[in-house]
Amino acid sequence: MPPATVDSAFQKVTEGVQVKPNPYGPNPHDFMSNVSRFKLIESTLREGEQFANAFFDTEKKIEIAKALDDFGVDYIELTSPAASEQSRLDCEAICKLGLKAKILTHIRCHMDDARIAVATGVDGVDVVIGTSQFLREYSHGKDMNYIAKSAIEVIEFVKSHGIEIRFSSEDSFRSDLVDLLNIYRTVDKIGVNRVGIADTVGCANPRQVYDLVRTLKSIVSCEIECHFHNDTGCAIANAYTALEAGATFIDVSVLGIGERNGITSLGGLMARMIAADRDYVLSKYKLHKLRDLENLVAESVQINIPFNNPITGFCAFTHKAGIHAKAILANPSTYEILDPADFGLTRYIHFANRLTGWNAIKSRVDQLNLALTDAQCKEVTTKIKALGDIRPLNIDDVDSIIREYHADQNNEIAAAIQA
Ligand SMILES: CC(=O)SCCNC(=O)CCNC(=O)[C@H](O)C(C)(C)COP(=O)(O)OP(=O)(O)OC[C@H]1O[C@@H](n2cnc3c(N)ncnc32)[C@H](O)[C@@H]1OP(=O)(O)O
Ligand SMILES: O=C(O)CCC(=O)C(=O)O
Ligand SMILES: [Zn+2]
Repeated sequence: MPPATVDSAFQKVTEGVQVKPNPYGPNPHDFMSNVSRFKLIESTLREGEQFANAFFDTEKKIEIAKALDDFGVDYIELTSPAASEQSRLDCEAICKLGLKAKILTHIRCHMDDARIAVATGVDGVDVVIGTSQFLREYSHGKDMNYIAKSAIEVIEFVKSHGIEIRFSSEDSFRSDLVDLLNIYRTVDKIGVNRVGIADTVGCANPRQVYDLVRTLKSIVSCEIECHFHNDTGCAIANAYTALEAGATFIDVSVLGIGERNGITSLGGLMARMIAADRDYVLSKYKLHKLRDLENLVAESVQINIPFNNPITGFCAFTHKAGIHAKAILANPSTYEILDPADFGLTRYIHFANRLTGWNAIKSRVDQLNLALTDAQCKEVTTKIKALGDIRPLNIDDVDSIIREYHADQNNEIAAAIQA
């Protein structure tokens, strides 16, 4: 029998066995997809600093930058050194750390900012300028000709310093498509490393993202980066769709922090991507460091990890209803698309409630090392549910009911023997 070949879009198999496609992975026939080749531009120290609560002093920025680097992000994007003198000094300090991740800074499309940026020692500069009518009229007030001219000047200047340059159109999804394609074609011709699409107001949906990235892919030769705000809840889905359409780089921040309600979160994207291509994600990123990284950032900006956060939300791997608990105990894949062990976490069966079932209670009985038959487990479950109808339960309540029931059974047996 010939050995099985394992494509990254396919699940692991034993030799000789028919390979099954991963239904959550990229379509193996979709040659445009970069789902199995994506890279992260981590922007906690740029977009994340724009989060309402954020203030990172130099020490904290360095701690976060090191933690991001350790996690394995490809790029770390920093606040513009034109923002303040301390921002500039911090940018220089992070460049000197000698991290594996490349260091980028993010500037306006302006020579003053570009000069300050290249002097910091960054590996690359991310340039942005608004192209939508809203921003052209009410933000910088410049027309497309001016934008093209200043973009060329800034890009050539940055390139002349031998570092990477990315050009991005802010508010891309509310920009005129012809304007957009013209400016991207112009900057591509003069050799930008990446062009960026930014959903600055979080208005785009996955189909629009797919169409725009696909169209852009057909007219530029450089790589495509995407940046998605989460105002309408599409940031992770849009990021995934962008990769399917041929983008390579996704901007993320820890917990998604950023302007307003933020952008694609690092953890959320990891959850989506590990479902699509586990081998690739595990080979690049130290997922078991995610929880510490999120705690570090959450503490720094004084927020709690939301209960429904992908992966690290307190109940992300907690199974409660009896039907779920039974199946999870038999095979975790029944109700889990992600394996908590991949993130250094464990699953939990929440049995102390009235939605529990006898299978979950039997498993608790086993944990307590008590001997009850299935019929007895069912009977004690009825008692637990009866109390659960009156008030919320805790583990102690359940354990007490089980132990009391167990003792009663033993007493009955002893009495029967004596009689
Ligand atoms: C969508 C995004 O998140 S883009 C990134 C946002 N990041 C930041 O804003 C970084 C932090 N910002 C700052 O520290 C300050 O805004 C600075 C230093 C950049 C500018 O400060 P100020 O000179 O006081 O200007 P202010 O912030 O009031 O207005 C922005 C200025 O930049 C201009 N501008 C805005 N976007 C761009 C752009 N992409 N390219 C060139 N100029 C721009 C505006 O026209 C305005 O210029 P004006 O002085 O002629 O009015
Ligand atoms: O530079 C970019 O691509 C994105 C800038 C930004 O933060 C945004 O447009 O929301
Ligand atoms: Zn943004």
